[in-house]
Amino acid sequence: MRIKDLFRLNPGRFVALLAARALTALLTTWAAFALTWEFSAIKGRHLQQFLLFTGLQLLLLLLGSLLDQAADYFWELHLEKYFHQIRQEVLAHAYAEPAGTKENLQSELTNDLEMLKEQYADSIGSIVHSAVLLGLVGCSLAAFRWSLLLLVLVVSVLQMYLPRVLDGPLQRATDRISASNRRYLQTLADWLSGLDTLRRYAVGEEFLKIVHVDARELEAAYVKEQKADQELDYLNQAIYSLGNMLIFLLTAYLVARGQLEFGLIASVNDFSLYLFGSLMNIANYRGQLVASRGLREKILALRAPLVRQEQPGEAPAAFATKDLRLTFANGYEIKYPDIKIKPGEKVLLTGANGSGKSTLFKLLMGEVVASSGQINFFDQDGKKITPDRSKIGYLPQQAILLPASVMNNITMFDPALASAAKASAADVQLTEAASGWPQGLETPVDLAGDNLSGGQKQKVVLARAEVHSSQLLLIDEGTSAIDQAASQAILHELLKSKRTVVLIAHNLPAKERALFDRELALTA
Ligand SMILES: Nc1ncnc2c1ncn2[C@@H]1O[C@H](COP(=O)(O)OP(=O)(O)OP(=O)(O)O)[C@@H](O)[C@H]1O
Repeated sequence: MRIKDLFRLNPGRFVALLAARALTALLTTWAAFALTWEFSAIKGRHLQQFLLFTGLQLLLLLLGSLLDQAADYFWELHLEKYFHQIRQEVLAHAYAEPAGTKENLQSELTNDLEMLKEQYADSIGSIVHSAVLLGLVGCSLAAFRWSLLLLVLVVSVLQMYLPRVLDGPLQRATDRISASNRRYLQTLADWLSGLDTLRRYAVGEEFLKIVHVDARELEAAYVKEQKADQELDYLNQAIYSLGNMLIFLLTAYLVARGQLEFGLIASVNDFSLYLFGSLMNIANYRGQLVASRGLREKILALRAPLVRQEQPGEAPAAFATKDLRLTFANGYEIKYPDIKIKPGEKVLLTGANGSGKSTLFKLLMGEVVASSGQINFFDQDGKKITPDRSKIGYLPQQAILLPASVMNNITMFDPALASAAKASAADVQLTEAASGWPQGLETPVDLAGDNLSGGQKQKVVLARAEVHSSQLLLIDEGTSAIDQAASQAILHELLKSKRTVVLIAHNLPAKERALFDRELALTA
């Protein structure tokens, strides 16, 4: 987020909005002036003048608040249009990034933008308002008496900086709350996840005892923070009262000596309040602008346009690995035997839990990069090729469906594949289930409501792979949730095609194992 982007979005509106903020500052200053005229009119016993100035003051105040409301509305409109643009750019970036992590994207698109709005965007208008108000009030006071401006400035600076001596203890008290809160929530989350087990073994007392300790710590942290908060409030109030009294005394003295208009006694309080308020706001909002820098840079990087790399290369039909090793960040290492899968071969990949079967597929898909060794891909004729990995049919352990119709989940939104999708649905034994759904294959997949069973989801993903006719299919436990009869029929269908199929499965019955050309067992 940058000011120049906010300007470019609609220069006229942006300038008009900032001008409106400046104008409200001018109206506020005039309204404070009106008070001087009102009091001077009363002193001179000019009732008509008094009423006129009071009416004028009311009008200025009403106009100011009306302008403020309108500016708030159009500022929101301006920002929402800008955020819409950012969201689209962040999503386009995420889509084009080949292996970027997407876990935080939702938060970046919602919470982070909301934080940016509060910390950065809203601060811009407020800074303009406060700066103009500061300038106007400063000039007005200087025009009355330099000594008055000087005193108001000194008092304002004292009001701003003296309470900072308590900043440290207050910050520490707040940090303590946040740490205790985190601990308490973590303890609750850890224990509540096992609530059923606790009930089963009737150990409620232990649970309450442990949670009680963290809750007491949180309670103490809140009380301590309240004490620091009160001390700060008291100091603030004392400095504020003392400062105002000094300003009032100086004004009264100058009025008594005939150097200031009588009515100023009434407005000077407003002026000093505005000056102090503006100085305070500028410091606060500036702090927010600075604090949001990291967030702004992060969002900027996420928006940077990326061109989706169309993978050069051809559809692989076979592969071979050599000296393949992978070391994870935690030091755990998987060392693979050299594997050679020929075009059209049907291979059952087995091995104990953790032997690296799923990871082998991720290496083949480029989702994980090997620490050493090679993977070579070949076409149907056994010729070495540069692979286009998007042409590999990969079915991970968890069937990934989108919140669209079952049909679209199979065709992946290509209407030309609709009739092939129906045939594939039959091959994966989905037709019978689909006939019971309200709209057949056009029934929407309800991700939250889970309207498809685990096995049905796997069938949809299998049909998707079949329709998109990849020459190489990597299936990671793709039939684990499907009943035995259907799974047998699907495997038959799958294995009679010309494609190369590598399927990870545990405990496959001997009859189904026999359908494969060979079994490749990995050892941990
Ligand atoms: N990101 C990671 N960081 C550290 N270790 C990992 C990571 N991913 C996988 N592993 C480890 O690598 C090993 C192989 O995991 P993988 O999921 O490939 O096994 P698998 O053979 O598919 O097992 P299963 O049959 O249980 O699905 C496991 O010991 C696992 O703990």
